Amino acid sequence: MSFTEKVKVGVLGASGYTGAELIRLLNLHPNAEIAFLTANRFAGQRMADVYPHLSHLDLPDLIAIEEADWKQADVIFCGLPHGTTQETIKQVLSEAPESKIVDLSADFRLSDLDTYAEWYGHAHQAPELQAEAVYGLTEIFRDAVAGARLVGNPGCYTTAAQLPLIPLIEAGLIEADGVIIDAKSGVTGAGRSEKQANLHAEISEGMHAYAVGTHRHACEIEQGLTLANGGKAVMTCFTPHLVPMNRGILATSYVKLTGAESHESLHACLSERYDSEPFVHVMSLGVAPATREVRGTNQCRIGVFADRVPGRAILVSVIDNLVKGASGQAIQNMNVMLGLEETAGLDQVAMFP
Ligand SMILES: NC(=O)C1=CN([C@@H]2O[C@H](COP(=O)(O)OP(=O)(O)OC[C@H]3O[C@@H](n4cnc5c(N)ncnc54)[C@H](OP(=O)(O)O)[C@@H]3O)[C@@H](O)[C@H]2O)C=CC1
Ligand SMILES: CC(=O)N[C@@H](CCC(=O)OP(=O)(O)O)C(=O)O
Repeated sequence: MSFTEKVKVGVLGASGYTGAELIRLLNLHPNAEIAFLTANRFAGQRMADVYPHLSHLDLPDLIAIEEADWKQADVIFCGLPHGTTQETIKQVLSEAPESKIVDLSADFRLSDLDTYAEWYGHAHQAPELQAEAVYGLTEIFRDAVAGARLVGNPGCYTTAAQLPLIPLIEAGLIEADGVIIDAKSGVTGAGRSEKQANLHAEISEGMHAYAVGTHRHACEIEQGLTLANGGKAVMTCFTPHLVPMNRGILATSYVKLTGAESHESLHACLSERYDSEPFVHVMSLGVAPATREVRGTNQCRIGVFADRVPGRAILVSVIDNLVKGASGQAIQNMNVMLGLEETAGLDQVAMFP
């Protein structure tokens, strides 16, 4: 595909956090132009009234999904709640089969339909499209993303957890089964709609675990780790926590080394694997990354540590949930799908402090 003109982009769910983040990032994208923006409760309103920080941009007004003309866009990003996207994408692709779609929801992430039904509580509504969907963890599945029409963009916890673990399992340096992932998220991970559990009073000055032992990202992580393990099924322990910050994910993974390996071999493996990757940075051995270092950026930073318990090591990974965990990775995938510069629109440096 060659673009002498700009790529026209439609954003479904533009009034949500990931939608607004797509607009912020696309504003600096040299090849993209926004064609339409949809909303549900906010349909009919100006983006400037929904997000004042975007008020100086020349943006189309928010429309209801039913009003969108799919043919106006080359690429459609779907930032809708999971469970609402399968039917919509089916409709888009039946009316505009040439469209490229990046779905930020969980609707097209799980290749096994039974696993999807088990974790999401209903049968998949577009199984024929799931069969062609590519899982968009870009650094791992870049070649498949390049040829895809439909990409299921990974979840935020799953991006942070899988980027350090997949290369180590592929290389046979850690035991694939029984990895323990302890993850913390900022509150924007839960979206913008009002929920009592996300009130300032319920979040600030404390932290809590949720969905302990049952969070749906466990099966998405297991899908990736199983593939890395040559298809031999693995199970992981995963516990998410909500912490009083707006953006960021920090995942601490406790792993068991195989054979006579050491944490140094893990560090060497990850450093080599991600050496030429623009968005993954492996810290010097023993240096811990912090969420503030990736805030507003498409970066994932990974720290590798020895554990004082013999035969074990600890990995710490950080991302911004709204960027590498959602909208940034979605744009990275669009760039790969269209053969654009992979970093286009995505070379922000973190705001610090
Ligand atoms: N937030 C994050 O860090 C991450 C989110 N995701 C996933 O991305 C998707 C979007 O997340 P996020 O932006 O945070 O969510 P928000 O709740 O902030 O936004 C949801 C968007 O979808 C619209 N919407 C809601 N229900 C419907 C409906 N029935 N029909 C049409 N439009 C609807 C909303 O419109 P309106 O506001 O006008 O009602 C809003 O624009 C979700 O699937 C989420 O799980 C993935 C990775 C990270
Ligand atoms: C803090 C918070 O609530 N986070 C969300 C995950 C957001 C995300 O990345 O994942 P999905 O796209 O799979 O929803 C949750 O735990 O459900």
